Amino acid sequence: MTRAELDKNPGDVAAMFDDIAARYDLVNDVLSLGQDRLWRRAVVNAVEAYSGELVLDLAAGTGTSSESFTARGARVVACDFSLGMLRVGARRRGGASRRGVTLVAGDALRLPFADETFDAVTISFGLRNVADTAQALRELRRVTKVGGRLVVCEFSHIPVAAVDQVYNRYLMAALPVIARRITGESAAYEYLSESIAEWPDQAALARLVQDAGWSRVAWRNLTLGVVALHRGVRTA
Ligand SMILES: C[S@@+](CC[C@H](N)C(=O)[O-])C[C@H]1O[C@@H](n2cnc3c(N)ncnc32)[C@H](O)[C@@H]1O
Repeated sequence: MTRAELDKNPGDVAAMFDDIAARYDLVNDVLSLGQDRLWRRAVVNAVEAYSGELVLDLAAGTGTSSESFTARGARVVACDFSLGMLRVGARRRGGASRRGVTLVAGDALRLPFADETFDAVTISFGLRNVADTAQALRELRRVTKVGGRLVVCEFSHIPVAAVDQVYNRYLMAALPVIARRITGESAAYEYLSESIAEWPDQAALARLVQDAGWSRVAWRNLTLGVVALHRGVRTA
């Protein structure tokens, strides 16, 4: 089992997700106590993709985060650099391009798309795993049409210190143990806990989004701040 470190070496990150791909979605459901479904619904509402629009779901993994964008008739490109995650997604759907979702292999730091391709771009639980956050945000902006939207869904920090401490104890002590019970290994989930702990808080991430050229940047907390949704618009 490959475990990524906090330098987010791309080879290690991709190999780690290749290794956990088969059980990724099940483990998510269990570890988040089903909250992941609420978070995904919030992302879909924030992206507000309509019929005829083209959405990029970056770091889409198995494509679970991508499907709901098609409900109102948008088409989705689900892009990820873990071929293992993409393969699981393709197997589940019976092909790499099904029901409005097309799975594409690509690196967030050098997206394989032309400038101003997408009406909206989104990334769920992916930005934290990318080696260069600022470069990924700039690439997302490059491939977005002027007037297009960005939605980032990522683990964050609970603003109430006492509650955050309890949550951090769950992350560091309980989460890897539960993951080991389900999957038989815990290294990838130790990385998950550590990467969440060292991830910037809501305000700091908003600054990074702004510095990458996005306008009208705002965020809102989900589940007390366990997760935050950051939004931005490309205005020029
Ligand atoms: C925690 S999963 C999230 C998957 C999906 N978005 C979801 O919400 O379930 C993180 C994903 O980010 C992908 N990833 C990390 N760095 C990447 C990069 N530089 N380019 C493309 N994908 C990347 C990993 O391969 C992995 O599938």
